Amino acid sequence: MREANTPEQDALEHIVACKDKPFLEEQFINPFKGRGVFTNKTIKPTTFVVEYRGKIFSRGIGSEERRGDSLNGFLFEFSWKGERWCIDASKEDETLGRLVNDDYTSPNCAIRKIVYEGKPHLCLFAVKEISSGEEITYNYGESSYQWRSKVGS
Ligand SMILES: C[S@@+](CC[C@H](N)C(=O)[O-])C[C@H]1O[C@@H](n2cnc3c(N)ncnc32)[C@H](O)[C@@H]1O
Repeated sequence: MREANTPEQDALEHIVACKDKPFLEEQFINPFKGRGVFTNKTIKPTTFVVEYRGKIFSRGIGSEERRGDSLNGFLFEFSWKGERWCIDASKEDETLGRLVNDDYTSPNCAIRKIVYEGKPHLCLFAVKEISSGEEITYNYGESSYQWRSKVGS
């Protein structure tokens, strides 16, 4: 019998196949928040959920890790192996990771880097059980994003 994949193996398979999970769907939330990603199935903690896909490029030496809010919020900057990197997910390519919104108080996913062919891939893993119908979220990191000061966002 085939052994169950670990969440990391599952992430790798989805990286290679460039596919999102079938139980995830895009939904329009409101004009302020725009679109978001929702699950139509309960997700167990530690499960690989979705990859933040885009064009990756190096920005040179540095250590700061933050979620860029330029290009309409589709730039993700991070550090890896002592260098700064950036994933530009501004292209509307129908992938879902780029549509996951920020929740800095009670996110249900966290980002981890999974390395494939020598490059880091930003993958979201569930940090708690996520009920069917819930929005997928993660903490974009320390920053004074304007929506965080708006009640109920
Ligand atoms: C990576 S995009 C996420 C998808 C975006 N909601 C959309 O419809 O294209 C990041 C942008 O989404 C919006 N956003 C993310 N989290 C939010 C939140 N908690 N409340 C309001 N807007 C949010 C901000 O405009 C941010 O720049």
